[in-house]
Amino acid sequence: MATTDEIIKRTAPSHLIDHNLIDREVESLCDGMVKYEKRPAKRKDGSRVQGLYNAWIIFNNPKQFNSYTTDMVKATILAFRRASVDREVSAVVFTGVGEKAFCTGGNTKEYAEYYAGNPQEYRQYMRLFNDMVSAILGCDKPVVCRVNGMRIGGGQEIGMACDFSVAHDLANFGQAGPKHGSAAIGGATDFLPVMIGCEQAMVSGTLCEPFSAHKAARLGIIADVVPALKIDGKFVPNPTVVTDKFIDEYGRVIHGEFRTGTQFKEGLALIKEGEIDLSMLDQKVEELCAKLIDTFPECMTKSLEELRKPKLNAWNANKENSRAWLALNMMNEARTGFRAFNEGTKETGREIEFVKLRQGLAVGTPWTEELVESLMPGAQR
Ligand SMILES: CC(C)(COP(=O)(O)OP(=O)(O)OC[C@H]1O[C@@H](n2cnc3c(N)ncnc32)[C@H](O)[C@@H]1OP(=O)(O)O)[C@@H](O)C(=O)NCCC(=O)NCCSC(=O)C1=CCCCC1=O
Repeated sequence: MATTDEIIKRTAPSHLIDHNLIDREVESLCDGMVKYEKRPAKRKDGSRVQGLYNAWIIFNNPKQFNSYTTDMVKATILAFRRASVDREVSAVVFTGVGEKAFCTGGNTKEYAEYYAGNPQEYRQYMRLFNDMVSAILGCDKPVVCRVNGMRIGGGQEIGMACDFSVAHDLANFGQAGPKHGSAAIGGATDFLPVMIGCEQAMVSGTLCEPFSAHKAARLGIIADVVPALKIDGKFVPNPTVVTDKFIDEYGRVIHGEFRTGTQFKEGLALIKEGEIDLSMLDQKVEELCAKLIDTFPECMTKSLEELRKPKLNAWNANKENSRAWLALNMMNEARTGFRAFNEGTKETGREIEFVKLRQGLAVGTPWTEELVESLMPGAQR
């Protein structure tokens, strides 16, 4: 009887049709700010698998916490499409350069300097953003978010669109929209309720308070969490987070909550002293990819398609309305909030004085250029 290798050699077509949309390198579309790498797939024992790969899609804008510009969004759509149709690719790993941030969402500089006050342009942008989320949810391969740091705003939204998330425990998670002039309707309001339930979704989607990777694991937003801080050569859990106790004296769950006061400050100081090492994160990601490769490929894809449905159905029901609302919102609240973040500093603050705005609106004050200027951080009030 012929071996499988001999049969493959004899029966595989000599010419393969390319199903890619365009014949361009992903990097060339965005000045290298999204990288696309095919890394050899590995078995569970760590040995390399001949002819099979994992596609790594890597945001490369670390100075701006891997926020995505319009060009990066375009490149990301094509990167996911490329990975989806590549026969040699088994899984996709979506991550960012460095250890500070996976992604903190849309690029606030571009929002403030180009899209603010320009709803028709933002509507075009939102076509691309929506297509990026849909490209993740429609990828024929399992998508693993390697959370190499903060996952905030749109970063959290594209992260939650992925099938699995594995994070290092110095990463924070959360939304930013209502503090910066947006609503978290680029996926969060669709995904959060089905992932963590309506009440916790409400807390995250409205209050914009960052939470730890340990809490993200407890809530069920991520599949796994690993340490990244090394003190004297030994891995230790994030010292700014409670990881050694499950309940407080009143029986409330505190595991994963941030420490407070002096303990928090001491934790920060320890992080500064230590060394950040993402090897455990990489090991976890490789382990997961190795488990995924040990399955029937079409059964895997069908399982993904079915298990994505709760997220996908909510996303598809809302995404076009969300796009239209976000575009028009660029005329007032987004225009104000993103400019405030972009023009503010650590000294002046990067948010507007919300109570002042609410007081104005409560007596019917219209949105004028003058009102917007008066709300900028540091403006005379
Ligand atoms: C909370 C933060 C993520 C982190 O705060 P902190 O640790 O204090 O760091 P910073 O000093 O703020 O940031 C370091 C430098 O990175 C720049 N940065 C950070 N995030 C962005 C970004 N998203 N775009 C551009 N640049 C960014 C920051 O300016 C600093 O650079 P500098 O040169 O000034 O030193 C905090 O950074 C933060 O809140 N960031 C913004 C988060 C945000 O608002 N994201 C956009 C949300 S909205 C969104 O993503 C959407 C997606 C699709 C649908 C519609 C929509 O709104």
